[in-house]
Amino acid sequence: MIPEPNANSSLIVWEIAVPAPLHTTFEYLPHDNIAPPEVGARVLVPFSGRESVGFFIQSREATLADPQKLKRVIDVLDHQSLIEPALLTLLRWVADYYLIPTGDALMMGLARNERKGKPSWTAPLNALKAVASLEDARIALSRAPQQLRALELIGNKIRTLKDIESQGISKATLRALTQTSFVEKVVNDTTHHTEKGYTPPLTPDQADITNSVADSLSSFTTHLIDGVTGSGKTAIYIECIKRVIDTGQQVLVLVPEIGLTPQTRSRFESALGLQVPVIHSGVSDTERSRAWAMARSGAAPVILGTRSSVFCSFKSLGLIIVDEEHDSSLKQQDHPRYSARDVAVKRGQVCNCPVVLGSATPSLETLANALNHRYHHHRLTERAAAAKLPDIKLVDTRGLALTAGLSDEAISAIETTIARGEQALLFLNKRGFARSIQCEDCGWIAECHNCDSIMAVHKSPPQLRCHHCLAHRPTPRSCGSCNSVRLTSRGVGTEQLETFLSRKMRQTPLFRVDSDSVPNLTALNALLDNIRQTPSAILLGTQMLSKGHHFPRVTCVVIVDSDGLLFSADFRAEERLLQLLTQVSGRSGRAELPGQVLIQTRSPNHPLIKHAATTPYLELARTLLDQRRALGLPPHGALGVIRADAKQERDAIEFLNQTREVLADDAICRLLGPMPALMTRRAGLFRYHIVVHSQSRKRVHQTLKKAINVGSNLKIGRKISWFVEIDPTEIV
Ligand SMILES: Nc1ncnc2c1ncn2[C@@H]1O[C@H](COP(=O)(O)OP(=O)(O)OP(=O)(O)O)[C@@H](O)[C@H]1O
Ligand SMILES: [Zn+2]
Repeated sequence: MIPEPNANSSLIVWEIAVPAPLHTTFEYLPHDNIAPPEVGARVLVPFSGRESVGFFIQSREATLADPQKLKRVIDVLDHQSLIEPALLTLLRWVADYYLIPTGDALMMGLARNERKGKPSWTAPLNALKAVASLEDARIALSRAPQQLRALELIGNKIRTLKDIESQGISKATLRALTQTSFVEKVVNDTTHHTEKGYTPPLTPDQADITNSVADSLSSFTTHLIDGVTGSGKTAIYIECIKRVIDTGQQVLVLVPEIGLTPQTRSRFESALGLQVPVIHSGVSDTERSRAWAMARSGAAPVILGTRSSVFCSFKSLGLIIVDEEHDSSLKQQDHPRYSARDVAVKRGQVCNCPVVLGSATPSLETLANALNHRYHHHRLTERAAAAKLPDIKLVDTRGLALTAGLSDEAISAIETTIARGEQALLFLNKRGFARSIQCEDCGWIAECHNCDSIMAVHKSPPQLRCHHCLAHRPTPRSCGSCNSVRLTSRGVGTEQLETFLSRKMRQTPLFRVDSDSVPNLTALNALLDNIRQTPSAILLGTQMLSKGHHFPRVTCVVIVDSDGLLFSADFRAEERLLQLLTQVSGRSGRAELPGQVLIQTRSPNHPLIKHAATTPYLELARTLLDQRRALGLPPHGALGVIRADAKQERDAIEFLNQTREVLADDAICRLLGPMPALMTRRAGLFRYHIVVHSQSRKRVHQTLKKAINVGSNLKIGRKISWFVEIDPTEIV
């Protein structure tokens, strides 16, 4: 929001975007005697008492009244922008649409080391190549037999230093050899190829979809592959990727969770015979920078990553695939807030390439676009090859005595599955031993001191833990209110279920997969490998286990507590429940063996739970879409949120009241609030918001933009933490 250039001024300044929580760019005096770099190039500037990396936007006349106060650009880090023009356009759109300061948005287009001002990753010269004839070398190196041996080993190939060393040549010999004119240090790029495995031929339906995507290459078209679980969407992605890389272009594949990258990567690498670099938070900085550089140079035909890789640089992007497009993890819930799926579609438009969105349970937003023909809607209603969709049954647990949350019917189904030598998967979305601890005499429940929430009971280590903040404390021996020692734990968590099953079915291997038992990706990988190698086992876990995984030997799925998923104030709660039930059920019977699913519930008459077993997802989703239309809620209307978090409750309310006073509230754009968020106090902060609702997204956007201007000028805004968000996925 730089003012119009001042006509009287002739002082030339550089407009620089600096990553800072200020929605403006800044003016600096040009760097000494240097021509302006390309738009988007990195510069080093003094900012807030330190040196900061910023981005050159343009050179123009100064607007400030007092040019004496201007500081000078310290250094120009690159003359050519590291961010290619199409990505720059995308990032500027992201800054504008998601109301993110330009500097913060542009930062997302750089690898992590580049953000710190470091040079881009360059491939290490890790191999040697002979550049003269061996005959000449034999004469010159007659007194250095080891160097000569190394040269013979190299022959007319490129051999890595490591490889030559493994043949008994010392580092010192290699160092001496590289000083001669007989060899040259080069980059070894033979690691780009991997062994190709067998891929089954596509079914006619899969082939049709692939052809439709392939027909749209080099143009912006969005395809929804709406295929039931196990219908072979991945096989379609692979075939589409092959077609694109055959034309010399690159493909970006997004998955919602880190945990899905190893499985997808190995399937891609084996099918394509190519190394597929991955980008996600679990990858080391160097590996990430390498992947980024390979994408930017065009050396990597395919990049696989989680949401932030939607901003990866590409030399020639020809296709974007978003798998599990409905997944809420594709939405970044912290600053800078954006939906990687929506950005992916925009990127397809900017780069003029097709975008494929795949899911067995498409989001209502995507479905609405498919139903009104903005997206191509491809459907796969059956599983690939011999697999059939599982039989789903509701188990009404009202009045039943449950053991560790399991009905007798569920226990018997698990036992039968194990007796058949297959795997049973139990889904329970609650970590720890129990949901809460309560006093039997006065009803006291242990609560978190920082949040409006109850503490979960954990056994290893024994403590109470809040799942909303990092708080934990020793499990009390007596009631916090009346001192009674009659304390009971309520509600079952994965630890309790694990304890029960490991006692009841001693001989059966049991794998628990949740964020307590699996601290990182390496541990998850090891566990998933173990699961694949154990023909008969019980798998027990949270969403970490259920999302997108392919376990061919799972033939029985038990959803232990579907009621725990039911009650939420968020307007997307029903959509999420339906997606979760369908996705978790979809882990059963994915190969030749037939599968079954038991959904335990105390609400068998709830419309979604009742129909989840018998009605296809699309039909239920259409009903939800009708309800949204009736309420004018997304995808039929637009929402925004102005949120304030403060240590003092009154400060959050006051900030929102003052903001609201200035914003227009009319029949077209309604403002609701200030009102408390559902969990009003979280991690020690009081959270309040104003919800902005309109049938016009433009109006919501304008209102939020104005809220930023208003909020930035409020004194109280400096005391608290606040933000605006367009298209929020959670308003609770
Ligand atoms: N044309 C085919 N012929 C034989 N087997 C196939 C074919 N296509 C896919 N499959 C197999 O079907 C199984 C399920 O495929 P895949 O994992 O791709 O499904 P999906 O649609 O991605 O499932 P989900 O949405 O549940 O993740 C895999 O084992 C895969 O190898
Ligand atoms: Zn807490």
